[in-house]
Amino acid sequence: MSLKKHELFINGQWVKPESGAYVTITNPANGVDVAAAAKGSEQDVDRAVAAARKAFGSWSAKTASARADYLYALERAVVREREKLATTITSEMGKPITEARMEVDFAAGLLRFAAENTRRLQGEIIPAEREGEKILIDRVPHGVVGAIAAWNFPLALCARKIGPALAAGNTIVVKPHELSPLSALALAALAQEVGLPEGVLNIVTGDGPDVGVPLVAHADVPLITMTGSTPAGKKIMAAAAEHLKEVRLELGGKAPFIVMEDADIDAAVEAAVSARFFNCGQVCTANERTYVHEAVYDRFAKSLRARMEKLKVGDPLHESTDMGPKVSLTELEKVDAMVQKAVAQGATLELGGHRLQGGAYDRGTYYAPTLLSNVRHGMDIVRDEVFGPVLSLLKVRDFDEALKLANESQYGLSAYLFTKDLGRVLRMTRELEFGEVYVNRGAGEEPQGFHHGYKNSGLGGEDGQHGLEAYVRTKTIYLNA
Ligand SMILES: NC(=O)C1=CN([C@@H]2O[C@H](COP(=O)(O)OP(=O)(O)OC[C@H]3O[C@@H](n4cnc5c(N)ncnc54)[C@H](O)[C@@H]3O)[C@@H](O)[C@H]2O)C=CC1
Ligand SMILES: O=C(O)[C@@H](O)[C@@H]1OC[C@H](O)[C@H]1O
Repeated sequence: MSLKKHELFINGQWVKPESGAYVTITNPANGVDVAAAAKGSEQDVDRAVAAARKAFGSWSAKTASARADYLYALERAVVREREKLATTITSEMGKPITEARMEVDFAAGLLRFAAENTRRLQGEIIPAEREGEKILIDRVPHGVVGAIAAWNFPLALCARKIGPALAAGNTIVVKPHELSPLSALALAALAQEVGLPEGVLNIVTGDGPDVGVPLVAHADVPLITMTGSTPAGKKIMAAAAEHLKEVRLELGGKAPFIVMEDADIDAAVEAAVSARFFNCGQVCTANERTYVHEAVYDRFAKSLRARMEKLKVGDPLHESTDMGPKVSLTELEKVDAMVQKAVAQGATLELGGHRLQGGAYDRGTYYAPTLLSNVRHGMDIVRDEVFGPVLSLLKVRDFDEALKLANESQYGLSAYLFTKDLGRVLRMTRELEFGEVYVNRGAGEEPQGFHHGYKNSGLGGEDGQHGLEAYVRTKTIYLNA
C-alpha cells in the first residue's frame, strides 16, 4: 500500500513542493511508516510568505470580533476532532494516547484563549503638549509571523503560536518539526474547513536548513517565534540579528524539583514522577534534578522507586500505557549516552539505564524508566538537558543548599518546590531564578499563564495576555484635527 502524501498548505490550497520530494514519517512505537510529508524548500517558503503578506491587509483590517469568530470555529473543530488528532499525534511521535488527548485539549484551550482576547489588545491615549492634540499609542500587528515548532507537542506548540498571532491580526507561516508534521497539517485542514481566509495560515513542512533557515532570513517576516533546543535558538537569534527582526524563543530547561522535610511526601513523589516521565521525559519543564532534604531522603527514595516500578511502558495507543517510546533512535541514543556517562562519573543506577528490548519493544525505540542516585552536582547529567525518562536524585542538607544548587544552571525555565513553609515559599519567589515555578504541584501550565524562561531557556515567553502582546507592536500617533 502506498503511503498518503501530504502536500504543503499555502494560500488556502494543498500544493506540491518545488522539490517534488517527500519525507517518510515513521511511528516510533512500532517502526511503521505512517505517511509522507512534502520536503519544503526556500522557494516554498517564498510562496508561503508571499501568500501571507497578501492576506495580511484584509486579515488585519477585520474587526477583532471577526477574527475571534474564526478562532472559535477552529477551536470547535479541534474539539470535535479530538480523537483523530490525538491518534495522529501518537502515531507521529509516540506519546501515550491519554496524553495526546490532553495535548489536543491544551491546543483547543490556547485557541480559545486567543479568541477570547482579540478585543483586549487595547491602546493608550496620552495628553499632548499642543492644544487640541491627542497622542495615541496604538497596538498593531507585525505582519507575517514565522513560526518554528518542535516535535514534543506537535499540535499544541503550533496552536500556541497560531492562536495569538492571528488574534492580533498577523498572518503566519508555520514550519512544524520534520519528525512530526502531521498534526499541524491536520490543523490546517480544519482551518480550511472553517473557512479561514486564504493565506492567513500557511504550513511549510521540511527540515531546519531547507525551510527554517530561509524563513528566519526572509525580509518579509519581521517576527520569528520558535520552540526547540537552545543551540538552534541561538542560531536563529544570530540569523535574525542580521535582519534586526524580533525573536521569541522557547528553549531547553533543567528544572530543579525541591522537596523539603515538611512536604507531603506522597504528593511530592507523584508529582516528581509525572513531571519526569510524562511524554517520556520529553518536556522542557520536566523534573530534571530532584533535590530532597536529607531528613526525608530515604523515605522519598523508597517510595519513588516503588512508584517508578509501576510505570507501564509500551504501546502508546493502549489506554493503560504510562510511557511510550522515545521519538527517535537518535534521541534514545543521546539519552542513553548521558546515563552511561553519569554512571561512569559515579552515579548509582537504581533502575533502568538501558533500551527496552524483546517482543514488541524491538520494533520501537523504548527506553526503561531510569533512576539515578548518588548524583553529584558537578556531573554532566546535572548540567545538560536530558530529554528522556531519567530521574536524578540528589540529597540536600537544607533549603539554602537546595536554592543555591537549583540556581547553578545555565537554564531558567521551570522549577518545582514542595514545602508547607510559607516563609520558604516567599523566599523562593525572590531568590529562585526561574520564569515559571510550581509550588506543591506537578507540571502543566495553563493558557492564561505565561510560559517564560530565563537565561539559556529563552526569550520573550508565550501564553496569556503577555504572550498575546508579543504579537503586536506599538504605533504612536500625534493626532490633530
Ligand atoms: N524546548 C523544548 O521544548 C525542546 C527542546 N528540545 C531539545 O533539543 C534537542 C534536539 O531536538 P531537535 O528536534 O533536533 O531540536 P531543534 O532545536 O534542532 O529543532 C527545533 C525546530 O527548529 C528547527 N531548526 C533547527 N535549526 C534551525 C535553524 N538554524 N534555523 C531555523 N530553524 C531551525 C527544526 O527544524 C525544528 O523545527 C532535544 O534532544 C532536546 O534536548 C527538543 C524539542 C523541544
Ligand atoms: O516545549 C515544551 O516542552 C514546553 O513548552 C511544553 O509545551 C507544552 C507543554 O505543556 C509545555 O510544558
